[in-house]
Order: sequence, then C-alpha cells, then structure tokens
Amino acid sequence: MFVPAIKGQGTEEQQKKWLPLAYKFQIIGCYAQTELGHGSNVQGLETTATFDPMTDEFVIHSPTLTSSKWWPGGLGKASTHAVVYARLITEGKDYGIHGFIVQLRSLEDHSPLPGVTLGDIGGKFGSGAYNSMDNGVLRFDHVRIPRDQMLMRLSQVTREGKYVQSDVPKQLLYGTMVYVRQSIVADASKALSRAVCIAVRYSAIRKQFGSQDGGPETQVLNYRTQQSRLFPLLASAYAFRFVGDWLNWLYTDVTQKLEVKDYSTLQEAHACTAGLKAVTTSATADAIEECRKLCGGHGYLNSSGLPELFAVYVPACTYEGDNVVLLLQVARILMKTVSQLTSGKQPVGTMAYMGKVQHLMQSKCAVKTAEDWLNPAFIQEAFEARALRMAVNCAQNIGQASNQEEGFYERSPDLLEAAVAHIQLIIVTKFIEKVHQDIPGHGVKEQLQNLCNVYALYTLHKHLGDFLATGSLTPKQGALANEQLGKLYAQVRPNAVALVDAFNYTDHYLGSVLGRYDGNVYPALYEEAWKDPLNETVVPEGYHEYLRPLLKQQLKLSRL
Ligand SMILES: CCCCCCCCCCCCCCCCCCC/C=C/C(=O)SCCNC(=O)CCNC(=O)[C@H](O)C(C)(C)COP(=O)(O)OP(=O)(O)OC[C@H]1O[C@@H](n2cnc3c(N)ncnc32)[C@H](O)[C@@H]1OP(=O)(O)O
Ligand SMILES: Cc1cc2nc3c(=O)[nH]c(=O)nc-3n(C[C@H](O)[C@H](O)[C@H](O)COP(=O)(O)OP(=O)(O)OC[C@H]3O[C@@H](n4cnc5c(N)ncnc54)[C@H](O)[C@@H]3O)c2cc1C
Repeated sequence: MFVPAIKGQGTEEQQKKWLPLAYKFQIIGCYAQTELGHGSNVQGLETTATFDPMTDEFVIHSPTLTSSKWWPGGLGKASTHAVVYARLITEGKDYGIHGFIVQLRSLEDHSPLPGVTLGDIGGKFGSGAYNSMDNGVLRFDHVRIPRDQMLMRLSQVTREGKYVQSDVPKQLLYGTMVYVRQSIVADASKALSRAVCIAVRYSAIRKQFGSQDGGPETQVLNYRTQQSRLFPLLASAYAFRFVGDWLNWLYTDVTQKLEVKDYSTLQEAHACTAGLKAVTTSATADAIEECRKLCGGHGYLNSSGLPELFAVYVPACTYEGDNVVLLLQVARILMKTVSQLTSGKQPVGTMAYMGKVQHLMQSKCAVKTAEDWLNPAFIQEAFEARALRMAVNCAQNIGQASNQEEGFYERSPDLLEAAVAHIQLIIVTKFIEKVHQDIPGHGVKEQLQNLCNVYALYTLHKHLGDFLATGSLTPKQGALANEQLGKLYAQVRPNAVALVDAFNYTDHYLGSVLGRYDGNVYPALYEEAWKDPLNETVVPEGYHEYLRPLLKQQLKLSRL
C-alpha cells in the first residue's frame, strides 16, 4: 500500500525519488492511516502535520493517545518509512487529511528515529499465519520532515505556506483503498476456491452410512444436503473469479481515464470496489467456516488447512474498510442515483438498469415452469427488479423523514440490504456475460452455465424474502426456482471434483490432508498425527508433576 499511495498521490518528482528505493528494498514502507481512536472515519483522524515556514518543514505530531497509529501492517518491526495520513495545518488553518512520507527508523541500525515511538500491537485472532504480520503502533513527538515529503499530486503547500488545491477531485486521496479493494475481490475467489477444493475432494472420499439393502456406504458428496451446502460455494468461487476479473478491468479503465483528467467513472469505481469487497469477503469468510463443517470433525484439525485459512482470511471483512461501512457507501450512491431519476439524468455503468425504472417497478416475472429459470433474461430481470425496488423503497422512506441524514440513519439496516441486492445483481450479471462469451474446451461452457444458474438461483432462494416483499416474484415462482436448483445440483455432481481440480492447486499450496489430489486421506491423517510435538514423548512430562501424584493419591484413598 506504500507503493500505490506514492503512485496515486505523489508528484512525478516524488515518484521518481521514492519508488525505486521501495522497489529495490532500500527502504521498506507501510500505510499508516488507521489510529487507535478512528479507522472507518478517516476525516476523524487526529495526527497533525503542521507547516513551519521558518524551516520549510512539517511537524508531525500525535496530540492524544487515540491519535496513535494502530494496525498498519509491516509497521511493528519491519518498516523504515510510512505514508502517514495526518491533518494538514498551515497558516493556522486545518485543511483536513493528507498523506506524508515519514522516515521511522534509521537506515543504519533500524533504531527508531528521535521523536518516534513504535512497536507491534500484539497477537491476533487464531494461531494462524497472520500473526507473522507485524501490525504496529506508532506515535510522533514533533517529528520534522522536509516540506517535499507531503504527497503533493492532489494539493500543495508552497514555500510560503500557502495551501493550493489542484484541479483533481479530493476523493483521489482514497485511491489506494480503491486499488487494494479490487485486489481483495480477486483474492476472495482464491481463498474460497481453496476451501471448496478441500471440501469437495474430501466429500468425495468420505463415506457415511450404507444403502438400505446393506450395500456400500454413501460418499457424503452424494447427500442432497451436502450438495445444497457445497455447490453454491463452488459456484460462488467461480462467480467471484469472473466479477474480480471484470473489476480489475474497470479499475484499469478508471486509472487510464484519470491520467487524461476524465473523472467521470470515479464514483462507479468506488461503489463497485467497496460493494464487491464487502459482499465477496463476507461470503468467503462464511463459506470457509461452512467448508470446515462440511468436512465434519476432521475439518477442525489444523491439518485440514481450514482453521488457518479462516483465521487468515476473516480480517478481510474488516480491513480496507469495515464491510458495513462500505455497503453504506454503496447505499449512499444508490440513494443519490434514485433521487436523480426524476430529473431525467440517465444512470450509467452498473447503475444503468435503474434507468428502466418505469418498467422494473411494475414488471411481472414471466416464469411459469422450473425450466424457465434457466433463461438468463428472467434471472436478470428478477434481480434488477428486486434491487431497484429495494432502493426505491428506501428512498421513499427516507423522503418521509424530517431530514435526509436522519432518514438515512433510521433506514440504514434496510439500506444495507438494498446495497447487497445491487451488488449481487452485478455478480450475477457479470457471470451471465461471461458464459455468453466464447469459452474454449469441450463442455466447459455447459458446466459454467450450470454454475452460473446455481449461483443465481441459490442467491435468489437465500434472499427470497426480498423478492417476495418487493413483489418481484410470486411465492410459486420462488418455489419453482428452488425446484430447478435441486435439478442443477444433480447436474453439477458428476463434475464437482473436476470443477475443483480445474483451480489447479498443488497439494503444497492447499496445505490440507483432506484436500489431497490423490484422495489418500486416511493414511495422511494418521501420519500427520504423529508429527504433533505432543507425540515426541510417550509419557508426558506433566505425568510426573501432576498426574502421578493425583493418581497415587486416589489409589491410596480407594484402599482406605
Ligand atoms: C496457510 C494459510 C494461508 C492462507 C492464505 C489465504 C489466502 C487469501 C488471503 C487474502 C489476502 C488478501 C490480500 C490483500 C492484502 C490486504 C492487506 C490489508 C491491509 C489493510 C490495510 C488497511 O486496512 S488500510 C486502512 C483502510 N481504511 C479504510 O478503508 C477506512 C474506511 N473508510 C473510508 O474509506 C472512508 O472514510 C469512507 C468511505 C467511510 C468515507 O467517509 P465519509 O462519509 O466521511 O466521506 P468523506 O467525507 O471522507 O468523502 C465522501 C465523498 O467521497 C467519496 N468517496 C469515499 N471513498 C471514496 C473512494 N475510495 N474513492 C472515491 N470516492 C470516495 C464518497 O462517495 C463521497 O462522495 P460525494 O460525491 O461527496 O458524495
Ligand atoms: C488485519 C488488519 C490489518 C490492517 N492493516 C492496516 C494497515 O495496513 N493500515 C491501516 O491504516 N489500517 C489497517 N487496518 C485497520 C483497518 O483498516 C480498520 O480496522 C478498518 O477500516 C475498520 O475500522 P475500525 O477499526 O475503526 O472499525 P470501527 O469503525 O470502529 O467499527 C466498529 C463497528 O462499528 C460499526 N460502524 C462504524 N461506523 C459505522 C457507521 N457509520 N454506520 C454503521 N456502523 C458503523 C462497524 O460496522 C463495526 O461493526 C488493519 C486492520 C486489520 C484487522
């Protein structure tokens, strides 16, 4: 994040100076935004950067305990430098949050520079790999940096201390977060596909209960319940991959536009990265835990690979923007778009469907049979109607409040759901678009088509209340969708293992005895147990200290 921050907010001169140092690891940087007292509310940060015209320097200071930087990854032990976000004060005026490059540690012996106090914030959730990340705490006591270490692409402070705003939107200050959020969406699919690969392969090996006539036991993958829990997660892994690819395209496109001072798609990039980050990480964290349960007791063993994957993955719901806070950002943009519909302003990009407001507010879904749900046009329209109607309902309810902000606050739980509906529409749409493309490989398109339908109909089934409450579907149509979903699971079943093998993960990367490619699960589990340090001794040390005296005492008592 240190590098993208300099790339996005630094001038050409600053990029030329700092980026080569970072690329060659001559310095190590971190992104120091969050503080002990404020993370989500970036405008509430308290660290100050006061310009001193006498020395042409900024004085970086932590005025309160709550202004201590808290969480930056790489800060605790490794970083020599940080991009520090602080309130810029010049000529006695507070100009709000800006980024500054600050050296923290000596390049000679790594000791903290004068006025800098820093360290690691301590152990984190689980015993997993995230504990190898040195998330840190940092305080400044009037630390001076040269004026040219303020990141000056968006605004500058002159030698005399004048604040000059350039003509680029101030939201570009948040550009690093947009970049990282889009990469987190791509990573959601990677983490989810790992968990699903383990659960599908193991479910094909694991057998429980015989057939009624005493025949062989059943692979748990053949249980309808196992399929109805697992196959939507398999479909989600593919869905998130495709929407992640599209988001990467969108991000690249926005970046190119920004270079020629076209800021028209900035809001779209913010809404899509924030919303997709929130929906895909929450779904992935839940799915990893579901995969653990799908693997029964063995899923709880570290050697299944799932506990560590969960512990490492779950902070994704919080870092780079708490998921609720991000969905409320999407909701704000939805409300703005709805309010502009009456003025005739045509929504664009992923909001374009809202332009069909007249039609979508009263359209009736034409599905009559379960098979009708295989028609992507029906799926698309049902999701559009649900999302639009939820957004319009929220806007109408907010409109009845005494003021907009109060209304937004009161309706925020509904707004969250409207934002989720909008984002799920994007995921479904991008999946449908993907399967309409030319897809190489015999039969591959057909499999992806099945997964696309599973993702859409499962999402519909899970959120049926929304579809019914908005009148987008009838209860009968909801039931038909569920009927079709069951048929789709049966079609996915023969290819389930191939569909996870297609992720092409090595056993080493998966790190799971349950998810082994060769399916040799039981010998591997048995072998793995003997690697436990507890098995290095046959009689544990604690026996002599605690168990033996206890056992002896009980024995004596029983003989009395
Ligand atoms: C063996 C096991 C191994 C397992 C392996 C597992 C494999 C998988 C692992 C996954 C790895 C993942 C890899 C990724 C690594 C990630 C590392 C994470 C490091 C974390 C870093 C951080 O967390 S950095 C800190 C991030 N902080 C935040 O995100 C703060 C959240 N808050 C905000 O973003 C904002 O302040 C806000 C959005 C909440 C805005 O608040 P407010 O309402 O006060 O707004 P403002 O007044 O400031 O501005 C409003 C105005 O601006 C527009 N806007 C807001 N944000 C943006 C933006 N980003 N871009 C563009 N525009 C933006 C907003 O719409 C408003 O516009 P108006 O037009 O004015 O309405
Ligand atoms: C593993 C990890 C790595 C991190 N790495 C970095 C890093 O490198 N650099 C960095 O600067 N930061 C980093 N962070 C900090 C991270 O970005 C913040 O923790 C995150 O943005 C959430 O902010 P918060 O902690 O202030 O949560 P809070 O905002 O305090 O959230 C607490 C609760 O309040 C709710 N809430 C907050 N505001 C609202 C609202 N307006 N409406 C409704 N509900 C609300 C939230 O939903 C949540 O339930 C990291 C965090 C973690 C966990």
